[in-house]
Amino acid sequence: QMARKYGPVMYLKMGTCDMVVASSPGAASTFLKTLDHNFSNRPPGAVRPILPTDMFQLSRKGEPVVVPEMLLCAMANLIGQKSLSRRVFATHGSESNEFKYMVVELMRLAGLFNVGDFIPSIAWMDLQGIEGKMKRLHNQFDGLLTKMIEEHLSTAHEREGNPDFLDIVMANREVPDGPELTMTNIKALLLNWFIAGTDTSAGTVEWALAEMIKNPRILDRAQKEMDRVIGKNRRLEESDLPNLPYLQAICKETLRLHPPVPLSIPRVSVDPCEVNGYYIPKNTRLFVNIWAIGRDPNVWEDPMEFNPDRFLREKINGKIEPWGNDFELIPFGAGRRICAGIRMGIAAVEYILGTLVHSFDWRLLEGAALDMGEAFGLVLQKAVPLSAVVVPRLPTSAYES
Ligand code: HEM
Repeated sequence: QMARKYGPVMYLKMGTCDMVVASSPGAASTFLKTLDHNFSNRPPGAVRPILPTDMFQLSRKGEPVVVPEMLLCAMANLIGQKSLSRRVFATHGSESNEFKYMVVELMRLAGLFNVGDFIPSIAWMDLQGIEGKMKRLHNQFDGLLTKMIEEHLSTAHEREGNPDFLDIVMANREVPDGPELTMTNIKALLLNWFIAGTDTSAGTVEWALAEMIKNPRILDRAQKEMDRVIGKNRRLEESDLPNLPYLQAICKETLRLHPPVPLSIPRVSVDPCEVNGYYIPKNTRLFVNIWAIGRDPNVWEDPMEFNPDRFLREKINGKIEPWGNDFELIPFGAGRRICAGIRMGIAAVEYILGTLVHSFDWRLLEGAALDMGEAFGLVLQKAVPLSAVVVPRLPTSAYES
């Protein structure tokens, strides 16, 4: 919509901090390539199983699954396993709810329009109370991370020969001629992982499930593909993923239509520069409108339709990949600051979505309607959290841990 109304590049004069919004693949490519260089892919992130046992229990009782709550815990646990060798939350309960509240609240606050950012002379007044809330949240996160790191240090001997991410960071805190990593740096690094990795990946799976419940033929086709490749006697494993092209296409289509970070993370021009004939003054913020690019009718046929087929190899968009090289689809950003967890993000979304769809049939509660509205924030959330009833498709033994 923005691109149609304002053209691919919109410039906003905002006093001390001007903004540019790039809303077409061409503009995004030119801006990001000019501002960033040195693009490289990151090593793959291993995925460990989540346990659908709790969902199995809920299905027995006929109770609905609150999808985002369950997904956020699953993602936090995946990241916990990789970084701290431990699951960090139970599937439900007060600690998990506190974490979810903290992540969602951080995203919500970060996405708000803060008057003080644009009129620095009155920033100290914190008129909307955003800064105060951010500081309180920061203290909560600090307490949680301090506890996690202390527990991790006390069990270091158990991981000898099999270090996790935090072990490796701790062992390399000092670099010759460089500054030592402080505990504050390390807490910030872990916070980055948990914040950047949980809500984004969980949100993608939630949108994908909602689209599949809305389009039962797509759900059915995905299940048929998995039944053919995996069978119905065991759960999906990470090694199955390369053999599931339709599942992969569903994930790409979800990232196109519902990119979790719709306006990417802003850049600032440290010096004035000229890009494609546009003069960009010093201290201008650049936003790339990933959301609009994914719906650009100049790139995508029937852009508002959820149609995973468009990403199948033989189709016109079949070669478009979200790795940051095809600017029609950049849900993970592009360039030097591309998402550091891109491989883990894609693997986790495919793995969790595949597991949920292969293991269960999905339907809404009797009489419930599906709301596909979006909530405003830094991360694109569903306005109404998805709640659904699941019915197991595999033998009982497949749900045991
Ligand atoms: C579907 C899943 C995900 C999506 C769509 C996503 C998207 C993004 C986007 C758009 C950015 C900004 C890129 C830019 O400015 O060009 C970003 C940055 C980042 N992401 Fe992700 N992300 C996902 C999952 C993850 C995961 C699983 C992790 C880590 C465990 C992670 C860690 C990060 C970090 C650390 C950054 C900051 C990178 C930097 O500034 O150098 N993300 N992500």
